[in-house]
Amino acid sequence: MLELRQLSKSYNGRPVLANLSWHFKAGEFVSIMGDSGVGKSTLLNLIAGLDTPDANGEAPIVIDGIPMSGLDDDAATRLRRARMGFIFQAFHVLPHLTLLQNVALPLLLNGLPTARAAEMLDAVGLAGREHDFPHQISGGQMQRVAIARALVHRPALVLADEPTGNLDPDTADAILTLLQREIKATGACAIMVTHSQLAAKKTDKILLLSQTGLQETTIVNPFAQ
Ligand SMILES: Nc1ncnc2c1ncn2[C@@H]1O[C@H](COP(=O)(O)OP(=O)(O)OP(=O)(O)O)[C@@H](O)[C@H]1O
Repeated sequence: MLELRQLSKSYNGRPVLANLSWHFKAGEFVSIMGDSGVGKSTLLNLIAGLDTPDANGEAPIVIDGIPMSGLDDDAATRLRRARMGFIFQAFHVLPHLTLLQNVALPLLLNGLPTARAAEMLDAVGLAGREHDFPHQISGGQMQRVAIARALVHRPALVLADEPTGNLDPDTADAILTLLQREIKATGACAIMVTHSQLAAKKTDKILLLSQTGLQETTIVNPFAQ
């Protein structure tokens, strides 16, 4: 579904990611862990197209067989809009739209019927709150709106950066269960960056990012948060 081929990124000549290669499959929920500053968010931003990889002659990011580097801005935007869902702080719920309008946005942008927006709000436990505005709901509820919006158009690839970062353990667990259920229901591939071992344990596969690259790990400390 998503292939990284010798993906590298430097900032001002300082390498952050060097020659990363990995194949992410459809239907897989994967977490990426690793030390602070190792480049996890950078990796997610590169996959999301919010940042550009170093040029190395290869096509370093290939989605469904399509090299991202071969697309012009419009084509890349269309692909992102149709095929990806984001749960990033930077893509926060828009304050002037109701919860229903927020969740319907990806459907509208893709020219799809909007009925599924209400179904998704229901699925995330917010039925009856459709016409509330973001300032009227809690942080955990906001995160559920962000998940509903990220999944409403059935994207093939879901990218999540610390989706349970500021939440209490029970809310975090409920949100991850929901995310897991929706990913399995839609057959999407989801990549979640997290520092939380509890969050990582909910995923099919844990990848550790270090200076030597990505590697699968099963080492999870059951006592750590
Ligand atoms: N736009 C940028 N310009 C310059 N350096 C950057 C930029 N974005 C990230 N970096 C650097 O790249 C490195 C990796 O940052 P990144 O945010 O990807 O790490 P991370 O693994 O997500 O860290 P954390 O777990 O603390 O969030 C850091 O040294 C950071 O300073």
